[in-house]
Amino acid sequence: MRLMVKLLGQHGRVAVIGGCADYTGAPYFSAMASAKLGCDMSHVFCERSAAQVVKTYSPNLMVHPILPSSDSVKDPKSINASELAGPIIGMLSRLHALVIGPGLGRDGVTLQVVAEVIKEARKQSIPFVLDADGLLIVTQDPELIKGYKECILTPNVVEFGRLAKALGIQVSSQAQAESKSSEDEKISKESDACEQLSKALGGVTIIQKGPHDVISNGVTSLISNVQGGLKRSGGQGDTLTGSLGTMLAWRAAYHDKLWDSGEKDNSHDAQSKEDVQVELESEGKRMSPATTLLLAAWAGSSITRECSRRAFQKKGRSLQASDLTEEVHPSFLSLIGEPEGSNTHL
Ligand SMILES: NC(=O)C1=CN([C@@H]2O[C@H](COP(=O)(O)OP(=O)(O)OC[C@H]3O[C@@H](n4cnc5c(N)ncnc54)[C@H](O)[C@@H]3O)[C@@H](O)[C@H]2O)[C@@H](O)CC1
Ligand SMILES: Nc1ncnc2c1ncn2[C@@H]1O[C@H](COP(=O)(O)OP(=O)(O)OP(=O)(O)O)[C@@H](O)[C@H]1O
Ligand SMILES: [Mg+2]
Repeated sequence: MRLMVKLLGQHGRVAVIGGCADYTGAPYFSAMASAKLGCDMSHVFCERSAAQVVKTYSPNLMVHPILPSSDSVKDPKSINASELAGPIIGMLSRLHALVIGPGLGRDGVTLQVVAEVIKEARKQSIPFVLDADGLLIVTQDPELIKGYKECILTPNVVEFGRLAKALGIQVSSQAQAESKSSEDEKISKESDACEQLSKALGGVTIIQKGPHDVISNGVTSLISNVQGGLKRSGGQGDTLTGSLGTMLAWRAAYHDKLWDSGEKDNSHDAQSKEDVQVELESEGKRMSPATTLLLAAWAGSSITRECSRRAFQKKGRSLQASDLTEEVHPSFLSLIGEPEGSNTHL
């Protein structure tokens, strides 16, 4: 996205829904990745007890203690979830993308409220990323997202297995595919598994994280295999979700024609693998939402892996999730870069 004189917020307003008494790091890493990649406004909607803590990590984030839990309601067994979701739902129309799940925890009240937020975000066609405990909500009630094309799921190997089981599909995950003979065969099995799960969920986009990331929308599958680092510290998945949040916000700006991309209009909506391939290979024509969603997923995955590689090069086995945060901008510059002739020092 070209940087130009603009209004505050135009280059992306992203909110992370997550953060509870147990986990304050995950929402911070995710929201900072969004901010460092380049969105204008990075919010965190978290549980009351997490809010002051997350605020002390960074004054750049806007942290709202509006996520209810069993501790903040009178009777956790008798709640009106949609009413409790009101303060979050009230902010949705001002946001371009949501990241749901980092450090959300598994409190029953919280999960019910977030399910209501998911329903409303879908109604308003707001794109979202689901990860960690956000995936648990979908595992329990897949109908919430079935057929919603504006979302990306980012399961790790364990979360992928749980989702597949919930959907009643027999798939061999990356771990199971390990036993297969050739590398090509392994990759093809993994793509099949990811494609089947995506299809079972009505075409949502899935990034199955692992030694390489498999990305699928049920029709088209990509492999993201930019080299990563050798350490898997907790919290690296949060750099991925935050990066995806900003990519989704920029994607919305692209489709809203916020800037003149110089491309010709394209009345054909890419559906098939071949359509997507043609759009990716031809320059000068606007891309369809299916193509840009896959591109956003691929970019988020590649940036995260490059962050991990750079951080590992510097820190070795002492690497922590916060080391990836510092690599988001350099990774963006090395993998994508600014458009030629643009003045980035406004
Ligand atoms: N600093 C923080 O605040 C962090 C908070 N986190 C939060 O912690 C909560 C629980 O997340 P968990 O990821 O522990 O989820 P789960 O409690 O579902 O546990 C998944 C388990 O699978 C294991 N696993 C992951 N990848 C694996 C692989 N390739 N092979 C074998 N085992 C694998 C993990 O080590 C973990 O023990 C979430 O809310 C999450 O966002 C984590 O993201 C880690 C960082
Ligand atoms: N074995 C691996 N080699 C290289 N990169 C990997 C490997 N496993 C995961 N990754 C990358 O690390 C990122 C985070 O994936 P990971 O599987 O660690 O997620 P997670 O278990 O959800 O992490 P978190 O601790 O944040 O919850 C992904 O972008 C993925 O590409
Ligand atoms: Mg995770």
